[in-house]
Amino acid sequence: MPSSDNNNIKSIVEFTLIFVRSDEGVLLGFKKRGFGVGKWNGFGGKIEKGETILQGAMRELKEESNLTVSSSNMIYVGYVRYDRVDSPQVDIVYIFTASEFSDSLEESEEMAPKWFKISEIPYEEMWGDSKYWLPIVLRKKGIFAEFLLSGERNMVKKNVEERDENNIPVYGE
Ligand SMILES: Nc1[nH]c(=O)nc2c1ncn2[C@H]1C[C@H](O)[C@@H](COP(=O)(O)OP(=O)(O)OP(=O)(O)O)O1
Repeated sequence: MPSSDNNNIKSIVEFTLIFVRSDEGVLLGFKKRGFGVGKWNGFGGKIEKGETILQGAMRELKEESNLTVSSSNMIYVGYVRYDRVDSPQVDIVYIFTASEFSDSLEESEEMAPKWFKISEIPYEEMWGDSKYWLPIVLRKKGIFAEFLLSGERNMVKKNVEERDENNIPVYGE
């Protein structure tokens, strides 16, 4: 039956996020402007109209770090869902890793890149949720995580699931 309860109508915004690995550790970028300014994170952004999730992830990495990863070297590991008590917007962030890449690392207008040893990842200077799920990704496991946020900072609820490679979550399934 049609419902007049509009509280459950959500608008979904899809993002990508990639963690590039090498012998040096993991590549993070210091966000210089916009959403998440002043925080370290992987590279990524909104998926644009007309592009696939994979294309969006590759484009954002190129724009923000100048690195190129071929599509066959992009490893999809799962997604994180952010719901908010005070907004109908739900963010889906598709997470990738890659350890084969080409081109030289360059600072962009948006991100200042830096390699971190795994033991020296600055979780306290990242989004508050990263410490719950990024270690799983860096152990080469699949990830499904969901967070209920209040405002930009407060975490009301969390659910973090490590997944096997044969059980990587796909949004919408
Ligand atoms: N709570 C959170 N924890 C986390 O680890 N990553 C988050 C996060 N919330 C957002 N992200 C990621 C997703 C995405 O990679 C990035 C935000 O992307 P941006 O807003 O910078 O997108 P765009 O580069 O498309 O921005 P504009 O071009 O300025 O619209 O931060």
